[in-house]
Amino acid sequence: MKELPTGNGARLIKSGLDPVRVPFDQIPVIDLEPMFSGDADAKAALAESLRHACTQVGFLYIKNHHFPKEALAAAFAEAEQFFAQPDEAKMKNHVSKSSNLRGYAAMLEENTDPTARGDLHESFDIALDVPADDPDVLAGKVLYGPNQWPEDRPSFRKALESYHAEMIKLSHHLLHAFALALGLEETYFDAMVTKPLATLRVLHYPPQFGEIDERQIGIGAHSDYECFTILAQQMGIPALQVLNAAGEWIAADPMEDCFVVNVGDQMARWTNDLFASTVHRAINRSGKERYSIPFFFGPNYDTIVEVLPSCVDEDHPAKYPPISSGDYVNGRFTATFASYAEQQKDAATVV
Ligand SMILES: O=C(O)CCC(=O)C(=O)O
Ligand SMILES: [Fe+2]
Repeated sequence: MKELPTGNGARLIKSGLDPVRVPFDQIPVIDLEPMFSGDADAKAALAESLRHACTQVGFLYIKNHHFPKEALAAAFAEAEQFFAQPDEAKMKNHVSKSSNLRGYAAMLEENTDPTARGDLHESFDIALDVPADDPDVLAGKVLYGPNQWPEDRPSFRKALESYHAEMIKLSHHLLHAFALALGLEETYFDAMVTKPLATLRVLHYPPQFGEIDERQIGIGAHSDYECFTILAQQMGIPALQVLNAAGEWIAADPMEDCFVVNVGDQMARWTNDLFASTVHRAINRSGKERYSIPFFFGPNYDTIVEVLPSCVDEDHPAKYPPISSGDYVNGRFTATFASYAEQQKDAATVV
């Protein structure tokens, strides 16, 4: 306990940086407009509410994000058409044909929650398009590399590339807000995101009817690996659920003209867990096909993610050793795939 002298006498304050996380029952909505047109006071107010959302919930909606509506609509329309194709067409760009995790993954191929039995979704991943002869690719930094594309779908490529480019812009604005929320200079992270690990994923979840086995849902319980995720959902098709401190699932339903943003594990490490990387899952019981588009944003491969000095004090030493951004994310992917391979092996033995 510390004593804080105030005009009304001393106030007792618990020392330390760990916030008490009250079980939230709502996801806060943050207006991002000040990052585009606001003065210092407006930005400071936004930073304060963002800090509250990140420490207490780890999830938020952003409105007034300036993301072009056409880019959003085109990506959803193209995703829908891509997934409607026969399996053999989609398998032409299967992720196994990429050395950097780009391309298509089929239904049940992923198992986000290692205690579950495969996710009921299919996906297509792209990231920053780095040519095969780039020094970082040649150096074996596997998260850098070229995207793969269906040859006969130029409009799919165009829509996803443009969505990715627009998301990079939005991420820079959001990162400025995160820096302010951490009491840092707005531009603190800028030099670390010049060649960011930034994955765009389009997802298709078929509807689930009747009694549902909790071990096989749209996407099993997990936290995201990167710095933050910006998720687009379609109105009227709810599925996303977020775990609060009481262990209850809180709905994060689509909101008009908003993205859902959540803190990822990298940001939790950076902030010594001051910002919460919150567990979430998706179950599509809407009766309709669901498409969603998460964008996972993290710093350059070689950026050392090391607990920020402002998130450490005498009673709260850094919990995490420094690690490069790429090694961290790659390690998490490898572990997930190992768990999946293990499960396939078990399944094969059972049969
Ligand atoms: O589709 C969603 O609503 C969530 C997707 C998600 O959590 C993920 O891909 O990490
Ligand atoms: Fe996620």
